[in-house]
Amino acid sequence: MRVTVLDHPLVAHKLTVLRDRKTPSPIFRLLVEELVTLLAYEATREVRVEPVEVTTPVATTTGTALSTPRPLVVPILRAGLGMLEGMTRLIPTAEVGFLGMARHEKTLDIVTYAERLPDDLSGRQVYVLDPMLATGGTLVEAIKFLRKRGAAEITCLCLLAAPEGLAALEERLDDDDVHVVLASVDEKLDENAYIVPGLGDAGDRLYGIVD
Ligand SMILES: O=P(O)(O)OC[C@H]1O[C@H](OP(=O)(O)OP(=O)(O)O)[C@H](O)[C@@H]1O
Ligand SMILES: O=c1cc[nH]c(=O)[nH]1
Ligand SMILES: [Mg+2]
Repeated sequence: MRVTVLDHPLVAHKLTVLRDRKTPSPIFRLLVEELVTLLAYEATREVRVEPVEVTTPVATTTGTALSTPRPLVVPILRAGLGMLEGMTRLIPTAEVGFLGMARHEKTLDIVTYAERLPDDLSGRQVYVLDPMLATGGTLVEAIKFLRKRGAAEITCLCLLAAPEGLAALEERLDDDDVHVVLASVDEKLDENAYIVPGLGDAGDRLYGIVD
């Protein structure tokens, strides 16, 4: 597994406002989008491209185009949906599939309650969006799901991770070559498996509280 943590003052600034408990939902959503666009710039460094001929008003030259099939972007509902706009702003022609997953508050068991993805992901480059990597349970299940469908290269974009979650990914995915791109690795998990200092419940902060 490869881990990239963005080291940039603008990312640090936006993340600080995002963490603030007083930041209201509309600003929170905007900041998530902005942060994701910055993460996506780094996360897509190895996006597949091919040479194309382009004719400018002056001459013909060789340029670069995204290869087909396009990358597949998979937000993990709910909170990952808040990251979709920021990602597709950078790759407007990406395909988008959905995985709905929820972590049980007490047992931390993961339930996959929705899935809308191509049946065959053989050879596809996949970008998974989920703001929080806490115990890692959700991301492990999501990655295993995508691998079973044949996904080739998997890159995960998260805002925050706990060291415990990164260790769980490393252990439970063996030598799976996943790339995780993050804005911050926080200190730890608390007794309820929330990231400390974190930003609270990302889904609730984006969309309000749903029981
Ligand atoms: O690493 P883990 O311990 O699995 O926790 C992380 C998961 O928890 C949050 O989702 P949640 O289950 O709260 O669902 P929501 O997005 O609908 O709020 C978050 O968006 C991740 O998917
Ligand atoms: O801190 C956390 C942990 C899991 N899910 C969240 O939304 N926040
Ligand atoms: Mg939640």
